[in-house]
Amino acid sequence: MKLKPNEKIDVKAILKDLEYYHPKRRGWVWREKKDIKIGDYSYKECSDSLKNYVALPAAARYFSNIDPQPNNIITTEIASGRFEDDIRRMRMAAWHGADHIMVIRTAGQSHFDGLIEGTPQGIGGVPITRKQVRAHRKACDLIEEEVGRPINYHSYISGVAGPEVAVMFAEEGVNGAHQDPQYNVLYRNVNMFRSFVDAGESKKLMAWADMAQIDGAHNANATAKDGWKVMPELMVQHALNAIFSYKAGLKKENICLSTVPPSASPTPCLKLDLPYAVALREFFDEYRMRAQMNTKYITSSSREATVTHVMNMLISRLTRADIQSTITPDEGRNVPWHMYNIEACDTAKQSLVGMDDLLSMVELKKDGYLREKARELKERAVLFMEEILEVGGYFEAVEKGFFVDSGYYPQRNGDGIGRKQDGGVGAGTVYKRDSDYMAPVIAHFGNNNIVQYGLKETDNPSILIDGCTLEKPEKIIFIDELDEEDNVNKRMEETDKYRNTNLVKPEVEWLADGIVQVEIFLPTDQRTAEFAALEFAKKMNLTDPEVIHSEQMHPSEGTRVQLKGRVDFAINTDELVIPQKPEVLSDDEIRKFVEEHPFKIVAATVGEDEHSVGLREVIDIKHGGIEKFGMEVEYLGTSVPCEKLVDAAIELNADVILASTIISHDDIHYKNMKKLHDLAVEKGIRDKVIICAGGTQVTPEIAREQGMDEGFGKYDRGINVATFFVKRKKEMLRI
Ligand SMILES: Cc1ncc(COP(=O)(O)O)c(/C=N\CC[C@H](N)C(=O)O)c1O
Repeated sequence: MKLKPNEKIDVKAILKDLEYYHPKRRGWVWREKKDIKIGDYSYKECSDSLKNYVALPAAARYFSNIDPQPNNIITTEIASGRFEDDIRRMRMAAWHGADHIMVIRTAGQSHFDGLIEGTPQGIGGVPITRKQVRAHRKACDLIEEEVGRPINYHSYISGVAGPEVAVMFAEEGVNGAHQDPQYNVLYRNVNMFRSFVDAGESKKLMAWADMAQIDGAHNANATAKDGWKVMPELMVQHALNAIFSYKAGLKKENICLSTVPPSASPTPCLKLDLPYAVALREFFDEYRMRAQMNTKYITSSSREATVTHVMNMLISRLTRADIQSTITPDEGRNVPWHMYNIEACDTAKQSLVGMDDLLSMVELKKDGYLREKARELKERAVLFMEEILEVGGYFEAVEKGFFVDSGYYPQRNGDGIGRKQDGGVGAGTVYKRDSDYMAPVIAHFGNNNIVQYGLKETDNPSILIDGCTLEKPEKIIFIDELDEEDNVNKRMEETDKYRNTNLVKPEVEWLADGIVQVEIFLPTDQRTAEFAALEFAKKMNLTDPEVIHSEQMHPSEGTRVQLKGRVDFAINTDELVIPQKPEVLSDDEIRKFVEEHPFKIVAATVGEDEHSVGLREVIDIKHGGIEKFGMEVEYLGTSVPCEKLVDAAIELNADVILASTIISHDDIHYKNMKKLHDLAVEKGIRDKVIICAGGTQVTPEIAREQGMDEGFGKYDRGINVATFFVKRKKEMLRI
């Protein structure tokens, strides 16, 4: 199976024969940093370009559609709850530069004490199951082939069933995972001994599968009262998980510290975040940095979130970010929507590429506030670690509430997250292995008494059973579905008529969910505006309208409201009348032709017509008008008689007559066009000059019937007009 850009991915085909699917490869793939030149531009911190991509809007419009890829891995988080619909979002994100697909788990999966099987629908995330992982990894195989770059598929190995999930991920070729026992303890109240024993097993399997690991320190940012006050403890949390992971077998270049710039404007956030970023990278220079954008200080304003995230990436560029993890700008108001995943990827790509090689121009001061602050943070972190040792170690410290205290260590407010050593989910469930315990598996943490079966300590225990499931995937027991109703097949039956057919409905996260977003400015106060906006939505026939964002423009003068609502009808695309899209030449093509074949154009608004705005927009360089391509325009003004315009063309030996005619009473606009044509014929210049007319009521077909070479309507811009001039000139010159 191969993806074609102009064909939708066939989810049904991906779900077919999953029981026989096995991963093509295992392990995490980093981007390779290269000096590259694309078009006129050189880059120092980029990586290989994609085979297929969607470039930034400006690239497509002004820079020959170049799409340089930063050397940072770019993550997009997906979490719609319907993994089958996430597949399309994964493909879109990959085309926009994401090569790390992070699948958020369904709410509470951390407390499941075993694997979930089948394909139930999730809440706020996807129930991570073997079948779902296989479908996604199989889809990633196709997508990475289509974009021409490996895709790292990722989810979480945390919670009570961590080791089981780790085995399944290793078997299924998952490329990356969050794994941090501190996360279990602090945020999911899983017993601390259980968590660390499980983590040893989980990390051992991740190392065998060459997975990259992300720790859970970012959660302290999000959970703390003031994100920036936990910076000292964050470095301690990173240290504990990093060294534990290394000792459990993970290589340092796959141990990623999950670091978030902890504050946001209107605090002087770079003065808080940059020293921390510097201190962290100095402490942990052997490890990878996974820079996550700030999620704590995000609101329903997607604009504000985007600016915060661009500042986060300034920090990435001023320090180091092996993985740039994106947070969708709508995370502050709903479970991410397709378009915002893509916005987040584009924001990361646009910012990182735009700040390419920044440190060749600016450098971080070697003294002063930055260095003093960085040192202070490191000292606080060391003191924190020393106090942990003083009180008897990590477990004692957790029990004493050391972590996520709202004080700025060593200051303490006593409101940290305290957990009982003998408490939490899974308490008392750690058992010492019997002396004759043995597991015939290739990757296993702790005592595994294989010598009792005549093997040496260095032998692979799985030879006793001719290979375990990690080596022999055919030994894996694949469970298709457990629930007759809550599964992907049932869901796809319900939406079948919208899948790969000519029926389309709006959607934000699930196929045919019908959700649309409306933006309204209302000249009234915020609360009134919100209720008025809902009324507008109802009158627009939106079902279940809901305000998702509102912003005061002024307490009484105006409010901006964004709301969502549902449409319950579909459009049959076969019934659409879609005119042929006018092809436009690139700016460079037009400029190059004009350099070799100069254009002299006389232009005016003809008849008794004073409208000039449209024609000025088509002419002026400011609006991307034809002057920007080097065409020389003699503008005669408004209410110009047709005779005068034609005479000027003769006098100036013009190549083009360009008339604007807005007034259309009694078809005067067409009459003027015919007059221009007839005059040009009469004066013997018709076959030497291009004559075009434009106006809000002009249709190209009728304009041509009046003898024009072409007519332009209200949506035509300078690029359209210039493209036509060049094409027509080529025909006249027979080139
Ligand atoms: C170490 C660890 N394990 C599991 C989970 C989540 O797993 P459950 O929700 O099933 O507990 C998390 C959560 N944070 C990740 C989201 C964040 N936006 C991120 O990109 O890092 C975690 O940090």
